[in-house]
Amino acid sequence: MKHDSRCRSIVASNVAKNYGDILALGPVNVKIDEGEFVSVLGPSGCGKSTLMLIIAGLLEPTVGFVEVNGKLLESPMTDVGVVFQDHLLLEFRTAIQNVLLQQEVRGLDRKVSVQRAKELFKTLGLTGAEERYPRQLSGGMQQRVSIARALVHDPAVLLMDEPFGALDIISRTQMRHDLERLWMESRKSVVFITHSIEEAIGLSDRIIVMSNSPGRIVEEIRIDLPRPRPAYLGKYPEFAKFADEIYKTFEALGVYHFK
Ligand SMILES: Nc1ncnc2c1ncn2[C@@H]1O[C@H](COP(=O)(O)OP(=O)(O)OP(=O)(O)O)[C@@H](O)[C@H]1O
Repeated sequence: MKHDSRCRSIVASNVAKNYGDILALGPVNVKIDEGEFVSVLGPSGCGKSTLMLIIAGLLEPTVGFVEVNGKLLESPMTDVGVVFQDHLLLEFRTAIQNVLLQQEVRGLDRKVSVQRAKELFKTLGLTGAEERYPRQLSGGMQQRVSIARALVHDPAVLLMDEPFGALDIISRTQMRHDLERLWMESRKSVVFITHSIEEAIGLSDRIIVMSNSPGRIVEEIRIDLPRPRPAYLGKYPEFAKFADEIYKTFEALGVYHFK
C-alpha cells in the first residue's frame, strides 16, 4: 500500500442528530488524529451508525459540524473508503469487477487500479477469487472483497460500520488480525464501529465508549497494547483490565443488568 494518502484530522464538534422529534445521538465531540485507529463502542441503537454517516458527510447533523483537515465538511467525504456490515457487493459482477467499480466511478487509471486490486486480493487472502461471483464466496470472503473495494483507491480515511458483525467468531478473529496487519502497513485514519469489546481492544489505538440512546461519549480509553495483537487477547493482563473497565461502565449505565 502507498503511504502518501493522509488525513491530518477529523473533528466532530458538538454533533447531535434528531430523527423527527427523537434525539438519536449526542451531542458528542470526537477527534480522530492522523493515522489513528479509533473504535466507537456502544449498545445497539445508541447512534453509532448515525455518527459514522455524519463523519462521512452522508448525513447532516441537526446540531454541530464536522471538520476534515480543518475545513468544514459540507458534502460527502470523497477521500474515504466505507465498509458496512452487509458486504453490499453487486451480484452480477465478479469479485474483482466489484472492487474496480471504484476505479470506474472515480475515473481512476485502470492499470494502476487493477494492480492495486490484485495486491489487495493477495494481502486479504483472496488470490484465486478474482473471477468468482459474490454468491460463490463465503461470508468472510465477501466481506474481504468489500474491504478491498474500500481500499483500492488508497483513501486517507477508512470508515467501518460493524464490518464483521455478520461473521462467525472464528472468521471475525481472523479478519480482525488481517485488518490490523493491513492497517499497520498503511496507517490510515480509521473509524471502526462495533458492539464487540474484544474487537475494539484488539484493534484500536483509542476506544470511544458510548452510552445508551441517545448516545453520548462516556469514556475514552487509550489502548497501548503492542501490535500485532494476538488472537487470544486474554494472555495480556492489560486486556482484562481494559475489558473490565468497559464492562463496569456498561453496568453502571444500565446496559447490562448482572446480579
Ligand atoms: N432514518 C431514521 N429515521 C428514524 N430513526 C432512525 C433513523 N436511523 C436511525 N434511527 C434511530 O436512531 C437511533 C440510532 O440509530 P443508529 O443506527 O445510529 O444506532 P446504532 O448504535 O448504530 O445501532 P446498532 O448498533 O443497532 O446498529 C435508533 O433508535 C434508530 O432506531
